Amino acid sequence: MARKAAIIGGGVIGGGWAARFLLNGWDVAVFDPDPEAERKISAVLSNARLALPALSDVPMPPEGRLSFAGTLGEAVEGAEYVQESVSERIELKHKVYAQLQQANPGVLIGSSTSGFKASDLQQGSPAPENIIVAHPFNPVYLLPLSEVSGSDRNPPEVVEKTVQIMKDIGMFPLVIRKEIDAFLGNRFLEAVWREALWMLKDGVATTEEIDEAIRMGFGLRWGQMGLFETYRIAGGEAGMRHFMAQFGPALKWPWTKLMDVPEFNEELVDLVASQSDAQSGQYGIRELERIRDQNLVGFLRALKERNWGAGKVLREHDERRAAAFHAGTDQGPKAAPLVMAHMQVLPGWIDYNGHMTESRYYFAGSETIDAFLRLIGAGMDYVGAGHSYYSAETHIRHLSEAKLGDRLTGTIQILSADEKRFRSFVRIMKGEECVATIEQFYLHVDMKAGKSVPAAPEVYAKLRAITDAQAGLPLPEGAGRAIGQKKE
Ligand SMILES: NC(=O)C1=CN([C@@H]2O[C@H](COP(=O)(O)OP(=O)(O)OC[C@H]3O[C@@H](n4cnc5c(N)ncnc54)[C@H](O)[C@@H]3O)[C@@H](O)[C@H]2O)C=CC1
Ligand SMILES: C[N+](C)(C)CC(=O)CC(=O)[O-]
Repeated sequence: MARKAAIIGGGVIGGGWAARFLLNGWDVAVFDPDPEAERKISAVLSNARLALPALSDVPMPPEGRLSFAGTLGEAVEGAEYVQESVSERIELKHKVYAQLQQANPGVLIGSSTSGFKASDLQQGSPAPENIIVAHPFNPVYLLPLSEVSGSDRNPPEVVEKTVQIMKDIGMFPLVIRKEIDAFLGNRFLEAVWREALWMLKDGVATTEEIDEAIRMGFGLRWGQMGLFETYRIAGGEAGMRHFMAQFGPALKWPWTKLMDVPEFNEELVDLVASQSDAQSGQYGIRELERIRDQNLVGFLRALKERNWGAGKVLREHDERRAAAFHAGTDQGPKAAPLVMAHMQVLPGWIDYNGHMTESRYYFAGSETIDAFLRLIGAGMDYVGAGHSYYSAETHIRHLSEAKLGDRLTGTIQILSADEKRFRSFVRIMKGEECVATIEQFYLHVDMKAGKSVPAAPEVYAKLRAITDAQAGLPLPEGAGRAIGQKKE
């Protein structure tokens, strides 16, 4: 049965949480008295469906069930976790917690608050230990950070449970060591925001120029290395010490107006809003969200390729889900093609013809073979010890189309094998339909010597057992075929 989360407050952030939980397979009940909440959440969800699956290289679980509750009590009934995302007013948050804890006394409540400390949120609660901060960043369905911040009234199990739930939905929970207003991320953002407002008010720069200063330069750096690693490199070969020696004195120079806040009045709001309209008013908000999401997906995928920063979080989430996905699959030797891989056609796999691009058929074949090699004991540990299987020849037949979102299965039949070689026949299936076949010839290689050698006996024994079990299967239609063009 799917796990259930209650999302209380379905605005910008509640909508993002709802999308993240749903797309990670949780059922979600939303409570928000705003009659527009359902429409707004479905708009966020449509954008999230285009973006989040594009980060995953394993099939997404079946989407959870979304419901809109008529009361707060109905939303929290049977929920394992509540993410509170109501407006940033402490008295409203207190009122909501009182109702939630009355309806479901033991439930764990994570708050999206941008700045209230857990001890502020817990005031007046009969069960303060179950209220904790889980502060996300917009868009919640793409950015992994969730700042988890408790008070001394939260036992370690509550912090640990919150951390685990965040991981389960693919987030990066960062536990904050000490209670502090606005946690880590918003302290930085507030500093940058104040400086920007000053520069605008003083006529130093426009909203557009300030954004260019960020996105053409240090904003790009921060997304992949943060502040300290970036500055370490800026110190040259001598690293951080040299950087500090060179730029330390700037702390005493008039480089910041941080302690001084521009007066918040109508004039300031008009200045910012009118320049922002001139800069970006040609786009609707949902359109801007889609542009932002596509940029983030590209950026996050680049990080994922390098297993770096937020990309490492994505990979780890894939690994956990792949393990759950494959658990229980029967992969013992039998007289049938073995089901080795499950995939879903992602947005980045689609070409200009509107269907799965040809290189992804090869990829689907590789995923199937890699899973098979792991099964026979020739996975990454084996490669690390200096041996591997190399593909020597490949023949792909494209039999049918795969479209965005299609779920594909890769099966393998071993046509022949000996100590040094095997010939495999992979079928990429869309349900009962075969969309492609990939026939390959593999050589077992000593990677250091750079030549073909017999496989380790335990690896070959597993390969042999599967080959023998499948020996009675008919030769697949298309096996051994060359490319043929009929004469006109
Ligand atoms: N907007 C942002 O960039 C971020 C906001 N946050 C935090 O997330 C929380 C929500 O902020 P947003 O989504 O931006 O605000 P929002 O104004 O978009 O949404 C707040 C929602 O709460 C609903 N609401 C009001 N009273 C309610 C009640 N009694 N029960 C249920 N729902 C109720 C409103 O109808 C509204 O839909 C705040 O605590 C905010 O500090 C956190 C990270 C980023
Ligand atoms: C502006 N803000 C304080 C609501 C920002 C956040 O809390 C995090 C974010 O997404 O920028």
